[in-house]
Amino acid sequence: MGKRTAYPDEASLTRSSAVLVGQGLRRTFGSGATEVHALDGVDIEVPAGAITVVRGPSGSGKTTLLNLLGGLDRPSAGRVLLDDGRVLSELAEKEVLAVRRQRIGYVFQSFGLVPVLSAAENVEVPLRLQKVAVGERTERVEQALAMVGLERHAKQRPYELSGGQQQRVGIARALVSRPDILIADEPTGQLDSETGALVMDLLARVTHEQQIASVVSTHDPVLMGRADQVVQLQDGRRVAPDADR
Ligand SMILES: Nc1ncnc2c1ncn2[C@@H]1O[C@H](COP(=O)(O)OP(=O)(O)OP(=O)(O)O)[C@@H](O)[C@H]1O
Repeated sequence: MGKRTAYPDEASLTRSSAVLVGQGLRRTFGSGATEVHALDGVDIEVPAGAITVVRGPSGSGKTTLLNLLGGLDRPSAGRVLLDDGRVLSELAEKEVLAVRRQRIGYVFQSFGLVPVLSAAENVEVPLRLQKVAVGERTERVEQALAMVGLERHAKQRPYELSGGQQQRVGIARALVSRPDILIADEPTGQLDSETGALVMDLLARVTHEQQIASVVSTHDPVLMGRADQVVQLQDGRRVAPDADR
């Protein structure tokens, strides 16, 4: 394990049962006349066993926030704390990579599946990266596909699956490494509303059953019903959630 970076609020983080905490998160892109404040001082606590929905109009900073919480980008100011006492946003790149592989699953709007691989092979990718032995890999891939109801589609390639099925493969791939944090950026953005609602139901079920700390971005108000917590962004700042839940 890497070195622990102590921070003064460790006790309060444990008490609040938050798995991830963002404090005063700022992210600036560019400089001078082209400077953009994508995030401008956002605080967020992400608890286990709950879906935190990040919503806001296009350009409000949702993707930027999810990238910071998921260790895919670093803040210009502020920090991201983990419940083990480490500061994710200040770890060395190698340690961030280890946290990402061991603790975080990612689901993408465009599914991110490898077209030449079958559903099962796509789900297997993270386990190969973790060098999990072949026997265990097969078992865990089967379990993950069963969890999303796709056990009969293991051999099919992405182009042979519907959009909703492809996203379920994406969710199985995110969960196969048994993460305790799930980052899903507009996971229903390419799905029709009925399929999107089913995918959100699936995310809610696994989040609650497996006590995962899930962060899901969307600008679809219909999906708010699945949120345990809503974080509303406007121009890179956190504002009171809209009343249309
Ligand atoms: N790499 C980058 N370089 C420059 N500007 C960026 C970069 N990434 C994001 N931005 C800007 O930061 C702001 C927030 O972008 P972000 O993608 O986080 O918003 P969003 O709420 O996810 O939008 P959408 O709903 O359209 O995906 C936007 O003004 C965007 O143009």
